[in-house]
Amino acid sequence: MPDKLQDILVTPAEMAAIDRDAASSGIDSFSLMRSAGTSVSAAALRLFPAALRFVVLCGPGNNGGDGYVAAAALVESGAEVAVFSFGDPAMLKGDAARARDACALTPESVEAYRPRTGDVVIDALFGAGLARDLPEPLQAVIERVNESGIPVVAVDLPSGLDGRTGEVRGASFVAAHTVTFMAAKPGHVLMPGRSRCGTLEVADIGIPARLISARAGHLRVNTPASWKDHAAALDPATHKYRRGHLGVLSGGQAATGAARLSAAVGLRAGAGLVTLASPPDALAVNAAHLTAVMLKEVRNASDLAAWLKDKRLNAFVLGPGFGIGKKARDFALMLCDRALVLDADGMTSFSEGRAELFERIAQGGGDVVMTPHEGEFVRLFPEVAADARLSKIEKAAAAAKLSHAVIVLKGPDTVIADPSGRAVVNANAPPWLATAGSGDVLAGIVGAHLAQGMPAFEAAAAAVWRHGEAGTRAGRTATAETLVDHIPPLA
Ligand SMILES: NC(=O)C1=CN([C@@H]2O[C@H](COP(=O)(O)OP(=O)(O)OC[C@H]3O[C@@H](n4cnc5c(N)ncnc54)[C@H](OP(=O)(O)O)[C@@H]3O)[C@@H](O)[C@H]2O)[C@@H](O)CC1
Ligand SMILES: Nc1ncnc2c1ncn2[C@@H]1O[C@H](COP(=O)(O)OP(=O)(O)O)[C@@H](O)[C@H]1O
Ligand SMILES: [K+]
Repeated sequence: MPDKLQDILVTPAEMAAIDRDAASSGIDSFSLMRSAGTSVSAAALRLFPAALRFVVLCGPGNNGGDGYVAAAALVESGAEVAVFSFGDPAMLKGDAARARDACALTPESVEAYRPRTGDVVIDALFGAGLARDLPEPLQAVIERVNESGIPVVAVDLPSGLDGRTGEVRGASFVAAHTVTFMAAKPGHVLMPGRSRCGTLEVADIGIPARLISARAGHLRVNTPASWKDHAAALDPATHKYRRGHLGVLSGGQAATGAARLSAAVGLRAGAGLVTLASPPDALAVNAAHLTAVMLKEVRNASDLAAWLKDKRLNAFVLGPGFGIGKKARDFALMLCDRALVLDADGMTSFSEGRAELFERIAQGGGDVVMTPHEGEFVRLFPEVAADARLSKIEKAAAAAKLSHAVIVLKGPDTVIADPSGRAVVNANAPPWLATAGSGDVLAGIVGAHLAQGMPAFEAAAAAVWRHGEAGTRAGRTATAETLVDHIPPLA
């Protein structure tokens, strides 16, 4: 696969346009289908050499066409093959009809298929063209196959998955392996789609990279390629202030742990200095637990204003354990023109009065990153959250536009989006990252990156990636504290 296509995500609509561009530039569309189908048969033979029978389920469109090509190639390799079709194969058109004609097997109706031990299913029912929920009889077939535990190799996408959103339209196969073409689609990386694709193979079927780049938007999988050019390479001659000074705002004495986690990881993730700003009642408990992190008493807005005169303080984390209310709102509004990570209580405090926050972010010209999980997202962006048509990527992008901030919409498939429409989907987070305090650790890493001068989008994307890596390194028994000890190097 050409390097520049490596992390790209292409929506089904963009892929259809690329397909049309390929045809109008003179590329033979049947040769693309032949490459697609033979890459599927090759994967099936490679992964399941001991299959007793390959069962190819073919749909009414070009995904089905790929299936007929794969079936013919499998017959040619000497394998036992059966074809079942959804819809009347006589109704196939264009390339799919040509593929059907080149396959010597006579299809039976898909509803007649009964899984047998030793079968391997090639799922070529629907791909990019899935337009609505699957009809019930087909849902029953899919559920039967899933329950049987028979391995499924999906063509383009497990049928029933929406390639734009990763949602299940009624039912979908749970594949062992998915072969898609030229570029991954959002549905391969967004949940629940990602958990239903098995291993993902992106096959090069010969569409020139320039046609794909010309149509693809600003959507990527989150890998170091998205941000490494902005990763502050540590200059050996640097001093601590050049690596930035991060301020973390602590809550009162009953809730100091969350901010201390953000502060501790801030140092580990590369900020030169970290200061925990503490209300008077929490000074003693914070002092008892800190070593390299510094402590500063900040009682109220006027203390904060005085502290902000130190321009070397260049990034802040506000929210973990801070408490919900007016104090959080006042502090956030004062910090909007500096680089700021607004997390947890910092966001929830704006369930009312968010317009002022968004306006201040727009005016501030600073780098503001908000890190909501699903619940916090609903509170801050209720109208976006309620729009069932939107994918998680589209929701994060709409929220970024509305708030003028970079949005990190967390979960197993965290999406990072900025107001200009750029977005990346993260895919390296192990499930055990869902542990108390994990979000506080993430906020601290973003803060450390902002302190080092990374732009907000890259700071957030790099933080989510490092957080995922830390989870993998810390292993299944990870806690927020052990995550702090496992942050990988940035560059
Ligand atoms: N991109 C490329 O360059 C290349 C792409 N290739 C392949 O083409 C695939 C895309 O093909 P595609 O556009 O024909 O769509 P596909 O998924 O076969 O389904 C369309 C059919 O399904 C029907 N239908 C839809 N939803 C339904 C439902 N719920 N229940 C019932 N029916 C439903 C729909 O009917 P309609 O909505 O029109 O009524 C229509 O008949 C792509 O995934 C890849 O495998 C390769 O060949 C190589 C090059
Ligand atoms: N199933 C999952 N797989 C991978 N990462 C997850 C999963 N669930 C949550 N996470 C990650 O764990 C972190 C939890 O953050 P958050 O919900 O704020 O928790 P807390 O408030 O306990 O710190 C986020 O970075 C989120 O993306
Ligand atoms: K499919």
